Parts: sequence; C-alpha cells; structure tokens
Amino acid sequence: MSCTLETHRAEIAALLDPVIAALGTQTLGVDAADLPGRVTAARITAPLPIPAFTNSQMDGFAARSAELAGASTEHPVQLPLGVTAAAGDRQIELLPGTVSPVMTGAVIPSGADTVIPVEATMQGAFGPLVRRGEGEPSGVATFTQPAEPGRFIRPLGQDLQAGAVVAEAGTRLTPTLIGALAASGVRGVPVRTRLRVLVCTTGNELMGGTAESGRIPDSNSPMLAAVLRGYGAQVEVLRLPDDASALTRELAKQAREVDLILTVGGISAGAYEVVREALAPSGGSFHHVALQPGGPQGFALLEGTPVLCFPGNPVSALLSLELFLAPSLRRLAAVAEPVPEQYALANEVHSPGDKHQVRRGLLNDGQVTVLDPGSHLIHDLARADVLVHLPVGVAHLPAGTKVDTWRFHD
Ligand SMILES: Nc1nc2c(c(=O)[nH]1)N[C@H]1C(S)=C(S)[C@@H](COP(=O)(O)OP(=O)(O)OC[C@H]3O[C@@H](n4cnc5c(N)ncnc54)[C@H](O)[C@@H]3O)O[C@H]1N2
Ligand code: MOO
Repeated sequence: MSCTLETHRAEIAALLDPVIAALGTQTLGVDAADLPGRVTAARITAPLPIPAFTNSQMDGFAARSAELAGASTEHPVQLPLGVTAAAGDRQIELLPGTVSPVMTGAVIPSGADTVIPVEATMQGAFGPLVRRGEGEPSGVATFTQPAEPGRFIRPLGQDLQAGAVVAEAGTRLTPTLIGALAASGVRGVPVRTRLRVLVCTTGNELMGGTAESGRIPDSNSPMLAAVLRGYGAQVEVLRLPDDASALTRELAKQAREVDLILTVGGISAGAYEVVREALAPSGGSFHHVALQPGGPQGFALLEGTPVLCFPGNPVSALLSLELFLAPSLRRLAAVAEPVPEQYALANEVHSPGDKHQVRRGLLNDGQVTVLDPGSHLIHDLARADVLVHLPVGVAHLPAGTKVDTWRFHD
C-alpha cells in the first residue's frame, strides 16, 4: 500500500494530537535552569508593576521643578541639600526649598518631580552625603538651568501595569521573557511537562564491534535525540539487536513510561525487519509513502502510546522526523514553522516524478546547489544549508529554475 506525504502526515498528527493535549503541567522557579525553552501552561499576570515604583533614571538631585524655573548661568539657583536616597532605601521626603541627592534606581522622594544629573550642576560632584538616620545634611547644589517636570524619572508601571498579562498560555520562554516575568515579581512559572520520548534503534550492526566485522556506529539515536531535545523533549535511548521478541518485550515495558516511542530501522523489505515483525501482529500499520528518502514508514499504538516507525537510513530517519513529527513538536514548543525561500538551481536536478523528493542543498551566491540524493549520506546532510522540495510531478528541472527550499535544524 502506498500513500501521499500529506496523508501520512495527517495520520501521524492525528495520532500525536491526543498525546500533546494530555501533557500535564508543572511549576518551575523563574530562575530554574530547566526553564528556558519551556512553554507556559497558563496565562501569567504581573504581581508587580514594572517599574515597581517611581524611581530615578540618573545619579543626581531630586528637586521641585518650580523652584528651578528661573535658573540660568547669570542667575544660578543654589539650594541646600536634603538627605540622600540610594537604590534600596525607603522613600524619603523632599522638604520645600531643598534638593535631595538620589542615585539611579532610588525611589523618587515625595514632593520631587524632576531629577538633575550630578554632572549638570555647577559643582559637578556630590560632596558629602547623609542618608536618613545619619544626621543633618549640609552643603548645597547650584543649578544654572530649569529642569522639566518628569525629566529623568521612571514612572511606576511605565513598562507594565500590575495585573497586566506578561505572557499568554502557550508562550515559549525566551531569556527576555524570563527577565520580564522576574521583573514583574513572578516566582513560579506554570509550564507544560516535557514530552517523554523513547528512541529505539534496531540492528545487529549497531551492537558494537569493528567495521571489519560488519559493525557501524549508531548515528541515528544521537542525531534524533538531539533534534528532540532541541524541541524540549526528554529523551531515553534503547539500542536493540535484530530480535523481534526482545523488541516486543522491551516496547511493551517502555510504553507505559513514555509519551511517544520512535523506532528506527527494521521496517522495509529485508529478511530481518524486526520492528515490522514486532508491531504488525498487534495492529501496527506499515506502508510506503510516495516520498524519497523516507519511503518506508509505519506506526502503531502500544498501551495507548503512539509508536512512530522510521526507516533506518540516517537521512531517511532525520527527514521522517522533520516531516512527520517536527510539526507537532514545533506546535508543542511554540516554535514557528520554517517559511519556504525560493532559490535558483545552480545545477540541473532529476527526481522520480511519482514521489515527493527532498534533497539537501548548499546556498551560494543566491543559488542552491543540490546534493546527491543518497539516504546514507549523513555528512552531506550535516553540511547542507537547506532542504529542497521537489514535489510529485517534478521529474527534471534545468539549472536556473527557482525551487522552494526550507531551512532545518542547524
Ligand atoms: N528490497 C527493498 N529494499 C529496500 C527498500 C525497498 O523498498 N525494497 N527500501 C529501501 C529504503 S528506501 C530504505 S530507507 C531502507 C529502510 O530500511 P529499514 O527501515 O528496514 O532500515 P534497516 O534496514 O534497519 O537500515 C537501513 C540502513 O540504515 C542503517 N542504519 C539503521 N539504523 C541505523 C542507526 N541507528 N545508525 C546508523 N545507521 C543505521 C543500516 O545499517 C542500513 O544501512 O531500506 C531500503 N531497502
Ligand atoms: O526511503 Mo529510503 O528512505 O529512500 O532511503
């Protein structure tokens, strides 16, 4: 049985939607190492306004603007100093006819409506400062120009009012949003729990040993786990030999522990297709998608847990993840879908007209060079800038033709 890319994608989305909808929530501290990249599980409102109180934008003198209205170089206004306010001090009172030294971030004294930076005074420096409770201040400050009301004052709630929405439910927690949440007094952030995924590779060739003995490194599980973790999933890896009964046993055990299982390899037309052997008898569906690479595909439900079965060739496995699973992961992680960009082909391409072919491409001088189609060429995949989509119906395109390209995990 063969189906289109779109049909298989819709089938997989329908399998994954309930899993995503059923994910729980947890509360993490705003400074938790685990918070960046997570997604809010509820609307979050601000306990505190930002700024939390009206404060000084400069190191200088808090004053009543009306008292400096006539100041000029010819007629400087000299005022005695009141007590000093530093950041972290309680609000002080500005007595009429005085100015109070204030530091950046200090609460604006009651009665003050403007701040004059210290370097704009005739003295150009503070002189001796006296904080509240330290005695009687002495000294003066001299001003040679008027000061506008509100100048160098950061009003309470200028950025965000108390009670306003800092983040809607379903928002990705970027470093800046975490900063805004912290500034607004949020301590605990409700987030969706991570999707727990088991990546299960199969194949005797992956079980350790030398190239002379027919063994290869497992490249799929580190690569797929890296993509999944990039979308915030919690990933376990299981590497099994070509033994269908061991696989059946292990998958049944793991199905209750995770939200999703990915198997890689063991699903095509060979003699030892253990994933197919393990899952087809209990209702697993295995078919061919009109796609290259990534033609052989399968899926199953084990104890209510979806199992997606990807082909083993590394490029096929990665593209299967990108085409069938990543759209759901991106929705879950509140990451936008990549937007296609058009580039002219630097070389001519041939594609099987009855399949949707996905090629790897290098961008250079506004053109895309399309690489060899082999699904084992993982280094080409790693050095590619984009994926090039050649849909069903496209068999040959001469150099210079514009094609749709997509950026992918880089
Ligand atoms: N007679 C046919 N043979 C094949 C067909 C077909 O239609 N008829 N389809 C080919 C296509 S297309 C693909 S893709 C593969 C898919 O095969 P499987 O999913 O069964 O995967 P395996 O046979 O287990 O492995 C394929 C290939 O990938 C290597 N591999 C597997 N796992 C890993 C891993 N974790 N890390 C690195 N490399 C891995 C494995 O050694 C094989 O070379 O079938 C074609 N054959
Ligand atoms: O579909 Mo296979 O995935 O062409 O190599």
